[in-house]
Amino acid sequence: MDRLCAHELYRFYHLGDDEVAALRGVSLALAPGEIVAVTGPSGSGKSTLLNCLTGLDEPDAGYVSADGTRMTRRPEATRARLRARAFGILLQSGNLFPHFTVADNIRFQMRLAGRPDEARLDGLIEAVGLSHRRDALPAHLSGGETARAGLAVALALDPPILVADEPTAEVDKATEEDLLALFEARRSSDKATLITTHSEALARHADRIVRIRDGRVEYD
Ligand SMILES: Nc1ncnc2c1ncn2[C@@H]1O[C@H](COP(=O)(O)OP(=O)(O)OP(=O)(O)O)[C@@H](O)[C@H]1O
Repeated sequence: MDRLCAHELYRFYHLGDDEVAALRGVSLALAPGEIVAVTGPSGSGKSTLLNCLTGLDEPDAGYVSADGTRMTRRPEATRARLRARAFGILLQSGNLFPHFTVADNIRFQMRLAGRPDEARLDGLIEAVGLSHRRDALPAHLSGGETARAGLAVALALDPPILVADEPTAEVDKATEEDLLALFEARRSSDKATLITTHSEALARHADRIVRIRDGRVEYD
């Protein structure tokens, strides 16, 4: 069974009389253990796709299922529950509470789920290269550090599906290698990973690259 399955997703935005077709029939599937990179020019629909995949937004047509359970056209509370169970999410808008330190942001995710795990927390902070910034507040982090802290939060509960928007933007090559190792480690436990990226190195590491253009998947 696929970890994540999207079937013929359509999403339209309306601005006055204008209609923007942000997604025009996008289908994709992520198998257990798979790493998939989504690439595409600015405005091609990547963020809209991630919002629909994670149930933060509802597609106008098509459906998404996560771990065999349909998420689309469910009440918001049901979607939120399914999302919390199946996904770790890092979007451009970020996922850090400003009044919590890096460590407390991760700890909070774990406690919310009733799964505190200080050893995992320490390991995650080290893996994203933020040991020296664990007690920093988000406002005091650089762009790259913010993305890495956000990634640690998204991975706090070792989610079946990780969805991350540009997780390695603003990080140096060595750090990108460390983050790649984190994604690689998910393969062995059959966890699926979907990332949008402009990084060639990261895309090369993926099992598949899904190219989006004008709201459609572009096939070679
Ligand atoms: N809330 C919205 N209202 C109206 N139009 C929107 C909205 N969000 C996105 N769009 C439009 O939908 C299209 C797809 O946008 P989207 O943000 O999904 O692209 P993207 O590939 O993520 O871009 P980027 O790489 O710049 O973040 C664009 O034409 C965008 O202008």
